[in-house]
Amino acid sequence: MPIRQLQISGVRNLQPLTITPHSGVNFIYGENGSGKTSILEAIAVMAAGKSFRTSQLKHVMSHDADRMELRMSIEDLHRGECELDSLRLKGGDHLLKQNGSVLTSQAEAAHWLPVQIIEPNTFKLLAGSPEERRQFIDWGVFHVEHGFMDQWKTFRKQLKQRNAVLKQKESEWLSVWNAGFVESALTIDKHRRDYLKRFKPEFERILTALDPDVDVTLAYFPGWDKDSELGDVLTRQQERDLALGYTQSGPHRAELRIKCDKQPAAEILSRGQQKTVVAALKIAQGSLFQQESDRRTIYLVDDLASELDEKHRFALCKLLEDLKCQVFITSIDKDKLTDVWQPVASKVFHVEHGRLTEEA
Ligand SMILES: Nc1ncnc2c1ncn2[C@@H]1O[C@H](COP(=O)(O)OP(=O)(O)OP(=O)(O)O)[C@@H](O)[C@H]1O
Repeated sequence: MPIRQLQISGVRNLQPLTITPHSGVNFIYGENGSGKTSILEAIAVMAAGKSFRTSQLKHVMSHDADRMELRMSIEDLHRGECELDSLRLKGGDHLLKQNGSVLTSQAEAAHWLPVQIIEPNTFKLLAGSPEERRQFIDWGVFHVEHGFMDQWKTFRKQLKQRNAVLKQKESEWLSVWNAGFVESALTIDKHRRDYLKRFKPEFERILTALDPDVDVTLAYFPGWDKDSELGDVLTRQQERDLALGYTQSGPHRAELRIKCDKQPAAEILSRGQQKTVVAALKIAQGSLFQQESDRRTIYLVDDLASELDEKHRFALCKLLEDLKCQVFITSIDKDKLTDVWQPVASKVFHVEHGRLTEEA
């Protein structure tokens, strides 16, 4: 599933560039501020329609550009070949195309680009909000269950309508809305449960390979009292929901609880250990995706040397190698990039003041 060709223009400090990345590992090195992360960011924007560094895409567009253009040629053994084009104008207009035809949904581009990101913000997954961990589970479900996005949209619509009824205090209509809400909530819940059942053993395997001394458990909380039926919970909480004007329970409140000795892992583990757990989550997710879809994940790995020590970097790179997937990995120091890899099929790129060159 590699990116065969990548064209970027109008992104941060980067000079317009066209590269033909390796289908294996792509090492990108350069000084602080040279533009390494911006290359990963451009790929992430194409895959997810958002950046991992800022919530506002206008910050990704070069100060002196009036447009940001991203183009990728993708080759997928199962899906065939595809050209994705994304054009964003300074005013905010966005045009996304696949093989020249306009796409109305970012999800379609995302299906072509199963991208996993490991960068400093990713390492906050453990300590961050439950929403981040919900999104983590949903990435796994989305990339395997193609109907999931529509089911998720249906659920969001049901939730919005139920909340509108709650805000209007129209309690006589609630039982009508509850039926649809429960039905779509249980569909989402089932997908997540099934996914985590398959995910857990893979996560344990990867975590052991990264660091056998770190022991954590994953527990799924569906977003309501797990010993009760959701319909009963809604009835029980109706008065409070009406007072608050929103629905307190449901899949929008689900949580992946990551624990160590029955305590939240973020409270117990060292920062380095937390990073190891997050890396294991990310690698296990990509690995499971590959097993279940027979497609390849694309890994964007930023500045690993400043996040993990050599032993853990070595273990992580070995796992990525075993996945035989396409990797874009950055570092300030060329030696720190390559020293933890076995001889591997790769290309090396150097970035200097936003200009990218491929090394022979
Ligand atoms: N919108 C923008 N337009 C132009 N330049 C920008 C914009 N936003 C950021 N920059 C500059 O672009 C560069 C972006 O650097 P980037 O974060 O990609 O570098 P890096 O090589 O990953 O650095 P580090 O090693 O410090 O993480 C910085 O020099 C920054 O000042």
